[in-house]
Amino acid sequence: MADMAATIDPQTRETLEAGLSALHLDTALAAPLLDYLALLQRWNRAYNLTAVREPQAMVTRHLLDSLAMLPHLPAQGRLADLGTGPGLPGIPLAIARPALQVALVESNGKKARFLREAVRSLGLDNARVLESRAEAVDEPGAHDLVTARALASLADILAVGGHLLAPGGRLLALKGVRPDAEIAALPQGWELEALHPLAVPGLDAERHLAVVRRAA
Ligand SMILES: C[S@@+](CC[C@H](N)C(=O)[O-])C[C@H]1O[C@@H](n2cnc3c(N)ncnc32)[C@H](O)[C@@H]1O
Repeated sequence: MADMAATIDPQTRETLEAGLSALHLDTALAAPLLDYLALLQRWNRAYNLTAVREPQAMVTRHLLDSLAMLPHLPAQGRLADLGTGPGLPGIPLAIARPALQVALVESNGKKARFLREAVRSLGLDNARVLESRAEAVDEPGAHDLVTARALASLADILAVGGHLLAPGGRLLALKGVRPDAEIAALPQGWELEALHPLAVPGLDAERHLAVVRRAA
C-alpha cells in the first residue's frame, strides 16, 4: 500500500492533512486516503472515472467533500452509498469509520470493476460492491443509512433507494446550494429531518447535507 501513495506529491499530502485537521479528524487517515487517491488517479487514465484529475482538486472535491458529513454520521450501522461512481462518498466514509458496513452501489460496469479492486487492494473489510442499479438491490429495509452525492434529486433518490432504508433509517444526501425546491418536492411519507450547511476545507462553494426520514 505504501507504494501506491508514494506517487502522491508532498503538497497533496499536506493539503489532505490540513483538511483532516480542519475537520477535526485524525491525520493518520491520510495514509489510506492517499492510497485510494493514488489508485483512483492510476485507473482514471484508462477508465475515465472522474473529470477531476488534478491531485489537489481531488483531495478537496472528492476526499474532503465526502468526509465533511462525518459529524452527522453514526459510528456504526449499515450504509448504502447509491450511485457511488468511483466510491464517493462511500470509500472515504468506509476508511474513516471502520465500524460502518458500507455497500457501494454502482450500475456502471467499469466503475464497479474499479470499486472491487479498490476494496480488495485497500483491504476495506467493511465495504462491499453491489454492481446493480439501486432500484434492483434486493435488500429491503436492510440499511440504517443511504448516502448519495451527485446522483439525483431527493425525490428520485428515494424512488430508486428508499426501499433499502430500515424503518428508522435516514437518507443523507450531499447537495450544493440549499435544495429548497427538492425539499418541497419530497414524496408523501418522507420528511426533512435536518439540513446541515457543511464547510469543506479549501472549497469555496456551498455544500449542504439533507437528512430525510420517513414521516411520523
Ligand atoms: C454523477 S456520478 C456521481 C458519482 C459519485 N457519487 C460522486 O459523487 O462522484 C453518478 C453515478 O451514479 C451511477 N448511477 C446512476 N443511476 C444509478 C442507479 N439507478 N443505480 C446505481 N447507480 C446509478 C452512474 O453510473 C454514475 O457512476
